[in-house]
Amino acid sequence: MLFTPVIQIKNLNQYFGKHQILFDINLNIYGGEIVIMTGPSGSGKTTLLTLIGGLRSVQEGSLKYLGQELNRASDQDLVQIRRQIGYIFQGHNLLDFLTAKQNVQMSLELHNHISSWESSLKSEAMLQSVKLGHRIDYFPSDLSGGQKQRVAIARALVNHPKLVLADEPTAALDSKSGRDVVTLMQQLAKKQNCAILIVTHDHRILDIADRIIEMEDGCLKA
Ligand SMILES: Nc1ncnc2c1ncn2[C@@H]1O[C@H](COP(=O)(O)OP(=O)(O)OP(=O)(O)O)[C@@H](O)[C@H]1O
Repeated sequence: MLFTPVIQIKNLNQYFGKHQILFDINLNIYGGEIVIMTGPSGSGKTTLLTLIGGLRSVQEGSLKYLGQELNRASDQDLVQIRRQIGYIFQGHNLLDFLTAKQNVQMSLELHNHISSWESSLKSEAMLQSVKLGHRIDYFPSDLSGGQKQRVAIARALVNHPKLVLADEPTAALDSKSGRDVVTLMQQLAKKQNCAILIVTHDHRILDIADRIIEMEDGCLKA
């Protein structure tokens, strides 16, 4: 193979107690690719997303992040992998007592040994690229839902991750804000050549995907 997939999943099964939730999942995701995962409520989408994000332990099968196996990985390795992934969730999870810029900057400083001068410049540039240059010193409570979600995108992408996982990133947004948010994710992903996996029920954004996969009853439909 010419290049390693960002995510490579083979014969993955997952259980909650005795109840099997995911059945023989096989999936490759490559850099620069936007994959949308849809499927009915309770079909296992979030479970798969949290496994890929190293937020849950793999029970059976293989799940590799850039060639590194997550099944039976040590806690330390999982922490290391999580640091390389950008997460965008529905509730945006911004820290309310930090400004937009400080939220982005904190993510940079947590992951890198860089001066606060440099992280400040990078955070401002990232907020400008999500069109929030005029809101860098605003607190989340003074931003709209779409603006908060754009701060969350800036925060997820400022570290130039190879993978971004987004769970219902547009669920709380009106149609224009939702469209703006995913278009920005698409532009930044292509620029940074990162892979993006989006779980969504939002049919208005399906057209930004390079590939759409569907989960049903714990199985990925071919
Ligand atoms: N912590 C848990 N303990 C036991 N069962 C769970 C747990 N989390 C999820 N499940 C079950 O696993 C199945 C898959 O849930 P999951 O959240 O992955 O589905 P989903 O496709 O993301 O649904 P939705 O679209 O509603 O978010 C469901 O039947 C759910 O009840």
